[in-house]
Amino acid sequence: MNILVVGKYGQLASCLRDVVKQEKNTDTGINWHFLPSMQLNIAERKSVQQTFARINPQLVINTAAYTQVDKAEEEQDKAIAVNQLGCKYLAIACANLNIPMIHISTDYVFSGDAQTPYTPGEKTAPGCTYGLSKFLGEQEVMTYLNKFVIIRTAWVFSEYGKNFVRTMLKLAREKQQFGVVNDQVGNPTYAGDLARGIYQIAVAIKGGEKQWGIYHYNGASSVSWYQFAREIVDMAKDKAVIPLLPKIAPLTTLQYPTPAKRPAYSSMCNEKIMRKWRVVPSDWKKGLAKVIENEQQQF
Ligand SMILES: NC(=O)C1=CN([C@@H]2O[C@H](COP(=O)(O)OP(=O)(O)OC[C@H]3O[C@@H](n4cnc5c(N)ncnc54)[C@H](OP(=O)(O)O)[C@@H]3O)[C@@H](O)[C@H]2O)C=CC1
Ligand SMILES: Cc1cn([C@H]2C[C@H](O)[C@@H](COP(=O)(O)OP(=O)(O)O[C@H]3O[C@@H](C)C(=O)[C@@H](O)[C@H]3O)O2)c(=O)[nH]c1=O
Repeated sequence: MNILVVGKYGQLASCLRDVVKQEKNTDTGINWHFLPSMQLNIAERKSVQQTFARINPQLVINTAAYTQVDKAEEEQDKAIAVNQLGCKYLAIACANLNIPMIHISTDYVFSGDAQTPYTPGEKTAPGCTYGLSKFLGEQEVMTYLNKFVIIRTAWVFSEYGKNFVRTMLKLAREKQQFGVVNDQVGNPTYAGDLARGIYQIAVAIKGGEKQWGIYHYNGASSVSWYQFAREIVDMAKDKAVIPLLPKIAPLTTLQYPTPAKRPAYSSMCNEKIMRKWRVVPSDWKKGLAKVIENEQQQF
């Protein structure tokens, strides 16, 4: 089976490459094809068509996205081109071959008005351009495909790329004090855990499982961004990854204005993905320890 993974150098795809490497001695009969944006630009229909003709995939995993949440407010066209049109071109190409697609979406498709974890069937109402573009991408996938697994995840961090954990570590090295919002709550997700879940689902699809639909996958427990920042710096100080413990002020969203509106509450329920695909929720504290350990080796 040829599996095409779109977005090779993103943090999630980098973690998926690690999982594939770790499993290289397991005979799954899968040929993995990770393609970077220079080789496959999903915003261009031709690029998608040519790649599909060359690789002849039997499954596509789309990890590519425009992920700059604030910048999307001024670059709406770019966000739409990748997150909506890119999905559309991939979905059409998959439909032509009658193959399934695993697509990654976000908690930012929700308004954030809920008080209990969002289930996959709950009403979406994105409050920012990034969230809207991801919502429209989901719609394209569902319009063109019957065989799809959409995984909404949240607050993804890893050893790779740009993410909140690495931003906090950088801030902690540069500043003795800074503020972080304490009234936006969600569930952090270690990309390594999500990558393992995606790998497991891909192998199950190859084995004939067909549990198509929308799924939620995020950390097992919720925190505010402020609480998450505290966990990060406390662990980093403990492991001597940062020299001093910075003073972090808990802020309200009003005190930390941003171009994009984020959900106040975006915790998502993992029950369906556990039940249907036997994927366990992200243990984000363990994941955080791995990222901090990795930083320890760098410094
Ligand atoms: N990061 C997070 O906190 C969260 C992410 N998600 C979703 O998870 C998925 C993975 O995110 P993550 O790994 O963090 O994202 P990253 O920003 O780390 O990686 C995104 C990747 O997409 C690629 N890409 C962008 N535009 C195109 C294009 N036109 N054609 C092909 N590839 C393109 C980028 O390549 P290049 O750099 O070369 O442009 C990059 O490698 C995304 O769908 C995202 O929306 C969901 C919830 C939280
Ligand atoms: C850097 C920083 C951010 N913040 C706030 C801003 C924002 O409300 C919150 C998170 O900041 P960030 O901009 O780093 O995170 P953000 O880019 O909003 O993260 C999101 O990325 C996309 C791709 C997703 O899909 C989401 O699930 C989510 O992970 O923390 C502070 O309060 N203080 C700070 O110093």
